[in-house]
Amino acid sequence: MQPEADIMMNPVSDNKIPHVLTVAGSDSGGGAGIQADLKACAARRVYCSTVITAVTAQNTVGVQGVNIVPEDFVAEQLQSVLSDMHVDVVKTGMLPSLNIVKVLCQFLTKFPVKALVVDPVMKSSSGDVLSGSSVLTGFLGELLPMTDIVTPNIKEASVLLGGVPLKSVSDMRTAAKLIHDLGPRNVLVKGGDLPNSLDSVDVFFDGKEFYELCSPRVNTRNSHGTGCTLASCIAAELAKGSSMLSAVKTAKHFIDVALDYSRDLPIGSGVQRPFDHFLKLKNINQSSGRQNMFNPNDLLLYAVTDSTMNRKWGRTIAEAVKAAVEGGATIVQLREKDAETRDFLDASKVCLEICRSYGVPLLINDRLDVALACDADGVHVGQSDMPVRLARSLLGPEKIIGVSCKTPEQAHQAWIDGADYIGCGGVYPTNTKANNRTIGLDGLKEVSQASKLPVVAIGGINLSNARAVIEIGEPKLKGVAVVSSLFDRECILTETRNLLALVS
Ligand SMILES: Nc1ncnc2c1ncn2[C@@H]1O[C@H](COP(=O)(O)OP(=O)(O)OP(=O)(O)O)[C@@H](O)[C@H]1O
Ligand SMILES: Cc1ncc(CO)c(N)n1
Ligand SMILES: [Mg+2]
Repeated sequence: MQPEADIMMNPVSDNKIPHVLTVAGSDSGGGAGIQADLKACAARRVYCSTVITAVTAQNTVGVQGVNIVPEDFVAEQLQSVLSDMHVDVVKTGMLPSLNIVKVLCQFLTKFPVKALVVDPVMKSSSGDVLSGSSVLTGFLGELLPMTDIVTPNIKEASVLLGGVPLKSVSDMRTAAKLIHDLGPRNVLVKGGDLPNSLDSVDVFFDGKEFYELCSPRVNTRNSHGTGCTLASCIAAELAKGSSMLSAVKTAKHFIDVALDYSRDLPIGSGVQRPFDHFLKLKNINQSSGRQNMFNPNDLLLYAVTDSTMNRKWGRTIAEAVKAAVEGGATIVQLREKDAETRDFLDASKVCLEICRSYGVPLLINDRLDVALACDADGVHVGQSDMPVRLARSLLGPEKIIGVSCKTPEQAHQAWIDGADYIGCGGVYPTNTKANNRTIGLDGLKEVSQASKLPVVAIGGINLSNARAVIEIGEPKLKGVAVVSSLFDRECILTETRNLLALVS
């Protein structure tokens, strides 16, 4: 063990955090350049620092303006980052002047890194010029010989080779070999823009073997920034220690998934639209029913499903849920203790669609994995399930989390841990839950008085006693949760209506 004084004297080292430095241009539209690089690295969980070579005024229509950063100031940024931080991999994008290329090469000689990824950006996806032909000298003379992998698209490959057009995968192979002769250790010729191709094929050449990386072409306008993202992803994987081939494969797969997710993302009026690196943006738009803001009044009539009862009455879980929301249930919890995961997930997706169409939140009992997988509105956990604090960190701030509590202490803890509501009971004796202590109306009252969170009462509540529960008149008590009195009945819809009338 180290003596304490030694530990204090050693500065904290940052060389264990995988770190990519991107040297690239800014895209004001946020889809390509520095912005794509930051998102790609964050999505791959790698730290990313940035040296900005140019600022572009750019959107989904095209590039309206380019302002090149003077090379002295590019040098100043490089000095700031490389003299202080441990950079594993440098990735380059838009290098708009020969002097910037030269400055960069000087710094790379002075501060060697594990790998250099060069995306030889020349034009934007809209066809606007981002770096002129003078830069080519710098690429050929200095940068490419230092490069571990260069990732030209077909047009850039053509320019690097003096103008030979690339029209097929076979041309891409030839080009990869010829570009390899220019100095880089590996070459990836990207086929995203190859005309008349059903697949999106990239050709990788490591100096010995060719690999064709093939994926179905996604029919989308949301592909602006794929090139920058691909190179950043490769850099990120290399920073984590991947081999070159596996970094390239991972990056290609990352693009496939992101493009597939983002195919209709409505951003901008032009055709060069960005995509979503985090696969998150559509969920917010699609939750037409709710915006995931918990409303305590939703606890008024809380329907909790039960697979045994559904089986007994020959219903699917979706049929039961549909009847309950049609009858006026204000929130639904799927509590399927004995379902197979796959079946539960499929049922949850169907129920979610039903609930969303009625604007009713859907929670999943206990199974955070299922809640996350189907993007349910939240979870309900018991005292011996996933701790609320962990559930919150896994689900994020917007999902609803409820927790079962029997005592004021548990209610207090639920509040500290970040729950949204508590379920309190059993109020009356019940068969639904074995060995569950009944706390009675007195217990419910005591917990409701102490709770800082909204409370829903549960346990043996039905048409004959629901009124008594509501009438204890505690402001925090917002409603009743029921299982058997809805789902162990012939007509769920009628029972729900009747109960709603009673508690409203
Ligand atoms: N429509 C698509 N479907 C699937 N993959 C695609 C599609 N478009 C591009 N790709 C993939 O994205 C990566 C980047 O390829 P592309 O040839 O578009 O680069 P680029 O032209 O440099 O990118 P940018 O459009 O950002 O300038 C490649 O792996 C390519 O196969
Ligand atoms: C700043 C910048 N870098 C790279 C590209 C290539 O897509 C772009 N359009 N803009
Ligand atoms: Mg492209």
